[in-house]
Amino acid sequence: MSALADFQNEIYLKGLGDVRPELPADLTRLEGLAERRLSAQAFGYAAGSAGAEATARANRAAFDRWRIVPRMLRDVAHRDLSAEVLGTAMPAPILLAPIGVQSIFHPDGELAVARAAASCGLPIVLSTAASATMEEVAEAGGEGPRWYQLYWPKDRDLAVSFLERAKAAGYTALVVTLDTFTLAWRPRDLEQAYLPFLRGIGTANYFSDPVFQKAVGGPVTDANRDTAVLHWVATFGNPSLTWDDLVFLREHWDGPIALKGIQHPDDARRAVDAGMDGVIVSNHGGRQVDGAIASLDALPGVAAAVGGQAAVLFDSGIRTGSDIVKALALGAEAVLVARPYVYGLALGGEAGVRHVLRCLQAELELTLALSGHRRPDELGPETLQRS
Ligand SMILES: Cc1cc2nc3c(=O)[nH]c(=O)nc-3n(C[C@H](O)[C@H](O)[C@H](O)COP(=O)(O)O)c2cc1C
Ligand SMILES: O=C(O)C(=O)c1ccccc1
Repeated sequence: MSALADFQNEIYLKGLGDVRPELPADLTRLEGLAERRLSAQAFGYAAGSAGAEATARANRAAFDRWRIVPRMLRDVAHRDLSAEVLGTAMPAPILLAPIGVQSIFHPDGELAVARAAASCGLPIVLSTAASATMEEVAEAGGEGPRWYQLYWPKDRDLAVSFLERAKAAGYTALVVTLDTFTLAWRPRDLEQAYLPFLRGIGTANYFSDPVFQKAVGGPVTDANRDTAVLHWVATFGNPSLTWDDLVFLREHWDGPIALKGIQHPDDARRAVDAGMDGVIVSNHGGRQVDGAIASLDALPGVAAAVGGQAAVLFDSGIRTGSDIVKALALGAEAVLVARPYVYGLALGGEAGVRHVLRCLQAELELTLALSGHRRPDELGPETLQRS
């Protein structure tokens, strides 16, 4: 019996003492439960996507079109799910996607998520738009692996300051999100007229930054909060960035860099040509371009274009361990789980996130083994069939 699938044994054994898990083992049920727990605004922010949410639905439909073809009698007694991605060792190829403003889902927000991830040994990718500072989150995560996600601001000095702080706080890899230099048309948030940042939530990394503070005339207090929020709006995103600007990042970050939001094979090639260490195939969970292709449908083409010259990671639509098997088979080295852990956070804080991570790891391992594989790198396109 392996350590990851131990969660399955643990659940059944606790059942002998009449103890059942507090959250569902079917993670697709979390969203419905979270809706009952959260305010309409917070739930809408998490669950909502761009436009008519066609791309969000397409992300899920794409998983359903692929089916695993199990193979038998292949000695899968000893399974090893461990991976090393961009220099970071992890017990399974699963990272926690960058998610902003987590304090709207639970008072412990990013700190609870960092603790839960660290207890499983899985890396967090901390958002620039976090509701706790990157230093606070690093302290909560302790020895747990951590990457930093940059929203590249207009102010270059602020970008450099973010990178220096991230390095100093022990974040080892940089994820640069390219698809969200401005927020898309998001009807659920618009209908609630809800944008947490305008209330100074999700701005902790900015408000605590010496470069940002200098720009607003000193530390952010009640007296200059409105000025600080307006400055955040002015500097948050930079729509004029081009591929040439990546040189600047290289100059200011000496660890691995992955570009998040890649969907076209030509963009993947450009990332490799620019010396990037990885790409994250992602459409931001359908939150940016409604009508865009499903992220899973973009994965094989991107993986082929990268041709092993950089790490290929995937997100947008991962809900179960079986989804992870499919993404790995179609060319991802690792996946980022996003909304499911947010719902776990909303429903149970640190323990809720831990529940989600343990379910995913156990289901991944069991699905892999029952399909006839011992390791993720044994998966390939031949593992799947179009349904
Ligand atoms: C509430 C919420 C906040 C997010 N914030 C960020 C962020 O700050 N930075 C980022 O790169 N991506 C952000 N994302 C996108 C996720 O990292 C990920 O790409 C996406 O959620 C994947 O889709 P899925 O949750 O449907 O699997 C956010 C997503 C959600 C749902
Ligand atoms: O909401 C998002 O999807 C997102 O990525 C975000 C987070 C913080 C600020 C702006 C966008």
